[in-house]
Amino acid sequence: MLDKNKVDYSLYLVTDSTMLPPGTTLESQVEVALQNGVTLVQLREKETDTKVFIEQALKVQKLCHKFQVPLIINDRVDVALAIDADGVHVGQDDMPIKMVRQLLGPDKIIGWSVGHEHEVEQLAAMGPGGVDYVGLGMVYPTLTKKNPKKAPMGPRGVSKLLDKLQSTKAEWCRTVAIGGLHPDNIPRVLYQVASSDGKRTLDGISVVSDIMASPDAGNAAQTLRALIDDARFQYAEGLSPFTKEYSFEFARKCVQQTTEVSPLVQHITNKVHQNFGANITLALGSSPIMSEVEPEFEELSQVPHATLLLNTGTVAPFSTLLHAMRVYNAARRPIVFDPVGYSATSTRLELNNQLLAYGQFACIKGNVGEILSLADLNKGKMRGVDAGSVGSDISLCVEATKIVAYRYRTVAVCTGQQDVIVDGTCGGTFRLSEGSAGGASALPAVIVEAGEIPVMGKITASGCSLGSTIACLVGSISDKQHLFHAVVTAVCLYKSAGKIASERCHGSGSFQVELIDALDQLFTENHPENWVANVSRI
Ligand SMILES: Cc1nc(C(=O)O)sc1CCOP(=O)(O)O
Ligand SMILES: C=C1C=NC(C(F)(F)F)=NC1=N
Ligand SMILES: [Mg+2]
Repeated sequence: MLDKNKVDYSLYLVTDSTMLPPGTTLESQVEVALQNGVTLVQLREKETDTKVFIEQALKVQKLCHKFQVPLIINDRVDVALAIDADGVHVGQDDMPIKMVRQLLGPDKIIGWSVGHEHEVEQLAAMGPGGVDYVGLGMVYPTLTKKNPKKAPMGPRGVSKLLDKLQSTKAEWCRTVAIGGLHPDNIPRVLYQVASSDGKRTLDGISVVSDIMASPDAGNAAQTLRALIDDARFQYAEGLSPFTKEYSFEFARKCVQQTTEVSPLVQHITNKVHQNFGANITLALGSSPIMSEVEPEFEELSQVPHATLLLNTGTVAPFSTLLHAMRVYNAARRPIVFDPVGYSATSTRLELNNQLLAYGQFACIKGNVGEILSLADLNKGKMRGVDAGSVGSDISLCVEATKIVAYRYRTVAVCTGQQDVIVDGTCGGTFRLSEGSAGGASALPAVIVEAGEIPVMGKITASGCSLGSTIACLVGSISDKQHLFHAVVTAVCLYKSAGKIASERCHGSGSFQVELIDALDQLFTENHPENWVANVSRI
């Protein structure tokens, strides 16, 4: 007899006979998928007559029994009863859950399609006797589901639904993500999706076309199995679990390595920053390229130590930014993200949220306003209050930066008089069904400060050029070192140079020149123990 509490949701195949490649059948695809790691099967055939559907169901049921994998029937409760399937999956427009439970009894599995928070509230109200698991989606656009009534929600949307499951105390309910999931985005979804309290992560991934439409469904299943079991998403060097403290020794090695490898830093950034960013990059012994020519992105990302700086103050089309992200993520090279004006306009908000849904960033850097918005903390707290004075409420900045770091699994930097840096990468690891490293508040964090530098806010691209500095140092580390410390080194170097330049300059014009000179000098001398900015752990 099936034990409902022992179901393995990790790789959940949902069938669809309308996309079978030539020479394959529904049964052959399901069998080879079961042989290669699928742990749960749902028969979902929307255009099949009942007689054929039952014949298919009996054949698939025999296969599932052979592999001791439960069989779920989509929508058709009558067929599930007729063949004594292990459960049913119903959508929002199908038979109500209470009625399905009445027909199936307490021991069968009932799954529900969920895309909104109010649906989570409903399932929580039904209690453990109602829904056993939910399909959260769709995560990304998909052609498989005809006339979808929901918009793609991205990993952020799935995490919000996990939060809702937590806040409504529906701890019995298991979760799978579904919709447009494929090897190129599954590691990122598994890595990023978690409840903000860190107590809940996904129980599995559900796919239709990645397996059903594959001419080699066995290989497709095997690939997915390996990604899920790997439990690591190595999208950049230096993703080791947090161990030692930041040190001058680390900083010195990081600077020296940047000099040695001279990383290529591709800037896709706003026109104002381009020239200054290129000069900063050169002063840091690295080689800038300001390319927005999509066909060459692939080649650039293959250059050793290539790094991408994505600054959305740019006018480059969304598709160009998306392509650059995909290429650098695929090349496992770091991307530094500067979501300029994150929520200043709805256009920018949408653009930046789309990029956050489609890419994994090694570092996200923003000013107080941008970080508070990214953490959804700008409501109320920011209205009528300028970023600067909020900056003086350092605890709010720390809280927001931790939320951003945790939510996007990145090293988050919040710039202000005191720069806050938080390591949300969790060592590049994820764990199904086990929660994730204790939530945002537990993350390692430092503050870098060098006192007031008022002139810093009076030049263009001072923030953007911190992005260039971070990209240079992050681009040169090897996987023996630590991404977080490389970012701390960059922020410390930049702030120290800013402080020196502000004392040497005669106004904002000469400040820019003095800043490049100071960066060049500190970088060349490479004595982090003398840098004026100091790093304190929080
Ligand atoms: C069956 C289904 N339900 C969805 C939901 O969002 O509830 S999306 C979907 C289709 C997923 O197919 P593919 O893996 O080929 O993208
Ligand atoms: C519409 C659906 C949404 N989610 C799921 C699953 F992932 F299996 F939970 N199956 C469906 N048929
Ligand atoms: Mg349905």
